Amino acid sequence: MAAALTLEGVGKRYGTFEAVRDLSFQVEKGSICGFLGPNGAGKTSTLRMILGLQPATSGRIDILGAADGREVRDRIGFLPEERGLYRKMTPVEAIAFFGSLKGLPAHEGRKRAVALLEQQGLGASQKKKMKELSKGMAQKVQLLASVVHRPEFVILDEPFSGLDPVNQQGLETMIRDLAAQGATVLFSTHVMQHAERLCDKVVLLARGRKAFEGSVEAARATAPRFLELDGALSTQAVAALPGVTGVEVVDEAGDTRRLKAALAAGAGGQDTLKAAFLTGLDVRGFALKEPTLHDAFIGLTGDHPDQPQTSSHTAEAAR
Ligand SMILES: Nc1ncnc2c1ncn2[C@@H]1O[C@H](COP(=O)(O)OP(=O)(O)OP(=O)(O)O)[C@@H](O)[C@H]1O
Repeated sequence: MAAALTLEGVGKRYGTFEAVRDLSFQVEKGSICGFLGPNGAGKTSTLRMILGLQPATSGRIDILGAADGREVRDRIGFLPEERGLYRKMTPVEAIAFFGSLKGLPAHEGRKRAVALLEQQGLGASQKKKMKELSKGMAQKVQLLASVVHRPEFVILDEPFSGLDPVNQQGLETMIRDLAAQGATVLFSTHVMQHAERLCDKVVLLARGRKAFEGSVEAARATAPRFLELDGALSTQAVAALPGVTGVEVVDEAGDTRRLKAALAAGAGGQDTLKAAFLTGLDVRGFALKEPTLHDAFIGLTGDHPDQPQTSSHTAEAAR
């Protein structure tokens, strides 16, 4: 499939600090790509370079055939991380205004705005002022404003942040619908579950560097399966079982614990369980679990996706 976006060896420096290093990846036309990493990993810097809002220090970017995102800005929709539409406008006015910035005639913008709001269950709010809407509603309106001109490429910076689970689900549906209509979608997030459900491809970023690029399935396959064991168990005893490469305490209540035992590549868990029973360990419950994208992220980067990466942290790691 042809690429709608290609990055080759892209880097970004702020003074002496390297926020993005030697980053290369592709997003195929019509696909949904998740750009994943903790706060401070370099996601926003990269998205801004793709859009041409700030120059790359090194490397090459090709978006929809252009070397500078500004040349194809009318074919791109962008939801920035900083939200806030004109508070005194109604949703229809705000959406139509953003459409007009992309060359959409006012009457067409208003017509599309009304249809989009109705589709998204916001029909009843179309005459309210933006400042009277809930945060979730306002965020939905902002997303609609970024796609009212029917862009070929949609870039969303942390679109799920600040939304409750119902609105997060609504947003997932909107993203799927955009891709079903032929748009290419690239969104950043530090919440792995959204990416897990939505993405054809994920690009994992840690400390400005790519840690992984590929399908969710391929990312998961890099992490071990694990056994969850419940009982009065010591981590040392479980760590000594055959096939176990690491043990983590998931939960603890009195003398009972839930332990997560990572299994060696190819280990099915049966031998581990058998040994646990034979050695008389107090196993009261067990389950064999497949790794999640979250597990894969930790394994691939050694970082936690919810742990922010600050410049000083990154500078320390680089020393
Ligand atoms: N204009 C700037 N000047 C100096 N440092 C910057 C600038 N913009 C970003 N940084 C630093 O670059 C690093 C990457 O920031 P960036 O915003 O790209 O990360 P991010 O992954 O998008 O995180 P978040 O989700 O918190 O926005 C951070 O350490 C940040 O402090």
